[in-house]
Amino acid sequence: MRKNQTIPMEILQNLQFNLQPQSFALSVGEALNKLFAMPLMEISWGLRDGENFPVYCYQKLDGQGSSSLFDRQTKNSLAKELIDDEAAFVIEDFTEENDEMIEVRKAYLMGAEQLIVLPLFDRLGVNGFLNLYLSDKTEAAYWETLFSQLCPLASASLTFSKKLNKTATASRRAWSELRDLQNENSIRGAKPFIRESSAMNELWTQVCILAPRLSEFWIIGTPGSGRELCARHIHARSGSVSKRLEVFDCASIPIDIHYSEIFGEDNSGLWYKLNGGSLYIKNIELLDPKVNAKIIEKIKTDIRLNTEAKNIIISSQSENLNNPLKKHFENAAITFPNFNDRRDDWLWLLRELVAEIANNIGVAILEITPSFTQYIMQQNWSDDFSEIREFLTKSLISSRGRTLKVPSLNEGENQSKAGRPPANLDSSVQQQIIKALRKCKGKVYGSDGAASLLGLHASTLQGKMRKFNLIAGDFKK
Ligand SMILES: Nc1ncnc2c1ncn2[C@@H]1O[C@H](COP(=O)(O)OP(=O)(O)OP(=O)(O)O)[C@@H](O)[C@H]1O
Repeated sequence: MRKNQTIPMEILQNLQFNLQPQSFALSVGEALNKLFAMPLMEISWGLRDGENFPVYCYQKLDGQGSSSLFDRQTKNSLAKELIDDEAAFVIEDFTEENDEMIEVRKAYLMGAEQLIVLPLFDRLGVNGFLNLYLSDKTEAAYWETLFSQLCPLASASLTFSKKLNKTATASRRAWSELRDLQNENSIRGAKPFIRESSAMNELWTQVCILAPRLSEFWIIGTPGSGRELCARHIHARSGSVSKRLEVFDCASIPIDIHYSEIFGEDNSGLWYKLNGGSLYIKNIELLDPKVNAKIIEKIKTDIRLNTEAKNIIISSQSENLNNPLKKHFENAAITFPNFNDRRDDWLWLLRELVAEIANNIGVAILEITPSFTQYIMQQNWSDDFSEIREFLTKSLISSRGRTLKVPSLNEGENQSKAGRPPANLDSSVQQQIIKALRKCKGKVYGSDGAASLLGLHASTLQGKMRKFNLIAGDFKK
């Protein structure tokens, strides 16, 4: 990229005087596309059919000009694809109401290396901002030059200069925040933590404060709420990111081998192999009491060898934990809000959950339609994740295609409550459960069990098995 190149006047004029938001962004994109001969992407958002529902318009400026509607997550993953393709940048126009932190998060989710916020202006002043999400191939210095060239040309109106100062500060803040967020990228196996809702944002703040300071953590939340992901982020932020995190799920490992697995006879257990890493003990309610006693002894000893576990993270479903470990961990109790208090996360979580469940049951899904997203957003789901997961599993099974649909719309309309798909789905669900049980030879629990294969919580699967009169033992052979 040419660092000191000046921007031709006609391009700056384009930037300055095209005022219709849609055509504005397009002409900016086209102009820059011509100038740098790079693939670009323009994304904007608005209302669909007058409904208050965010829809993104995606446009790849490849000379053809194509456009279609996607939800926010799809748009972000498309943007990411483009960046992975070594495209230089992605442009998004947005209104001044947008919060720069949301923009920074988007940049992060797209995998961009830098974010520059440019003001858009007309003769009256700023009418919006334009984000440049830059891949690491792009030279920031060049863009800073571009930025400084654009600004002096702006209207001298007071409104503009005030806004501009605000933007410059926002941009600086955004940069450093982005760098922080990108540290998350170095976490092996940890996906970005969705926290658009204020309840989850609070939880995240707690994680950021506690993780570097303590060694014992207690995560409280219902199955599927994100406890394991949270444990991975604690691990990453505790200064142990280059070390291992080992997950020990008490629900899938027989109680009689808990002690030997964790501590072993001659210090041969997991505990002594972590080299300063983290041990995450999931479903602590089911842990062998002998292990509790040994962990307490270890915590009290205070000195741990470099070869031993540095962080111990436990999780339980509720804070009413009848376990002696409780009092040693309650200083760092992190409680997940219930599903309904995370409504602002739903749009983002949906894609994660669909991808995870689709992967578990071996279904390929490429597109979640806006109508599906809208349907999900409008329902009253139960406070834990069981109902939404069950619904998504059924939807994935019944969609049988690349587009995820609400199962049988007509019957869906008669549904009295969300998550209660029509009865004709039962037989296909039953078939899937039978298949999974056969494949896992009747094993329900554990990473190689049928529940995990189906993307269901084990207790949900057991409920289904009772309903369909299926007995695990019948599938052993
Ligand atoms: N805040 C979040 N950000 C990103 N993904 C999330 C978040 N919360 C939950 N998920 C997604 O939900 C799914 C379940 O998360 P996770 O396995 O961490 O939950 P859990 O509470 O440990 O559940 P279980 O005990 O059933 O395994 C994963 O696909 C995870 O990515």
